[in-house]
Amino acid sequence: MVLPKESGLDHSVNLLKEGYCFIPNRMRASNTSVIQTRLLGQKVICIRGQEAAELFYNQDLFKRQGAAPRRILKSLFGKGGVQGLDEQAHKHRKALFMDLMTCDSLKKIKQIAEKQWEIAIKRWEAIEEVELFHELEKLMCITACQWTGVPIRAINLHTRTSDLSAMIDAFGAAGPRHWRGRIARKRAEKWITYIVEEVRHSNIIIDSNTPLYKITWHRDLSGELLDVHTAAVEVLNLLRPITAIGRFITFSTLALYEFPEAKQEIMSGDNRDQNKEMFVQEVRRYYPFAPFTGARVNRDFTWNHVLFKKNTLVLLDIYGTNHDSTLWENPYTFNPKRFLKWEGNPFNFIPQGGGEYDLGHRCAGEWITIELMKSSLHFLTERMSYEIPEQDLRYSLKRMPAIPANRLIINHVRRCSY
Ligand code: HEM
Repeated sequence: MVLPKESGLDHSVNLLKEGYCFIPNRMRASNTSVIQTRLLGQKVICIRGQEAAELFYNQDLFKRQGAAPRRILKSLFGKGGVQGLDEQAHKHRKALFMDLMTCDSLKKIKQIAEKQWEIAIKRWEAIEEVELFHELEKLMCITACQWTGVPIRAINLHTRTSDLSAMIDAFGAAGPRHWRGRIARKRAEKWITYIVEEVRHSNIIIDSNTPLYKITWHRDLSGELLDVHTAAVEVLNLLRPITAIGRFITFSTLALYEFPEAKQEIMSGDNRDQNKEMFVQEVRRYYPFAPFTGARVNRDFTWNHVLFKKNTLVLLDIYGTNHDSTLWENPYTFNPKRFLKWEGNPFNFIPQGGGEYDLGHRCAGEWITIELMKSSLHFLTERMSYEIPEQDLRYSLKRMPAIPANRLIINHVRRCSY
């Protein structure tokens, strides 16, 4: 196969303009699922699909060091975090995260979130209009702080949430949105660095079971404590993505509105838990969030007659794989029932990355995401009533990360008693 190569010096501007469709557009034009383009001044190969995901998560062929550009490290990820590690160093750090994901721990975060939902609904009852997206980010931020053990004062919740939100929102942005993300990261790192230091000096006493404690006292492979900055980056690697679940829950709310038959199905039948799970899976597949993920070629190899040269940046198209018609029937139709007889494997459904959790770079928080989305559905469908007034509910695939134009306004919120 001849690798289709996009001509021209650089296409970073097109990436910003086309967003989630940048890779799919080029693949459609050349009728293939491997293409070459140029981004941020370098050659980039983009791949899509199950086989592509299997290839991408082969750690002998790909590495993460040097894959994330500086602008992403300065806003979304931070420097020194688990995302950029390889081999033993990655395995060791990833174990720190995966050890936090026990059944008890998942139960705990779910309980915290449910309590916060109760409090939030009470508050929303007294408000004329609720901007749901920001409210959900706040709800998730306080949940994240309580679960991790990070102390936060009510008066600071708005600023802390805005900062975590700005880091997420900076992805795929240039100009002011990107700079807001950078400033937010600086402020958030300063906040968490201070907290880690205070824990180390015993000025803040926290339970040894909390993620904050475990990260603060984690030792790297040489037996040294993480430097405070890296520890702060890893604590933020929990706070930021848990806050990001608010975006998926906003899309769940939109789905409940856009697809009333699907809503009816989760509220009826004997197996409501399974129905909720299928709905959540379909929200994670159908709506746009993470567009792609990147790695560098570790050593020269050939795949499907295409030569991947050492150090080339490769992007795995997440959005495209979740809408790949060879994997999903009618991929642009919202259909939770597709998960009823779904034959899943670690490479064909990758909203939060693919492959293995412990050894690879698959998202450490996928179970938390699913659990918190499921319990949110319970509140949205059974524990509260609300209306969605006339507004612009469209979301643009050109904006990464996507979000409905009006951030989803709801009104006439009422609590439902059992
Ligand atoms: C809100 C929804 C979420 C989305 C869309 C998402 C998406 C992703 C993606 C695409 C990756 C990269 C996979 C790769 O490069 O191969 C990732 C990695 C990661 N995620 Fe998530 N994530 C979410 C929630 C969470 C949560 C709730 C947590 C923690 C509680 C979390 C923690 C992490 C960590 C630590 C990594 C790095 C894993 C590694 O490099 O080994 N994420 N996530």
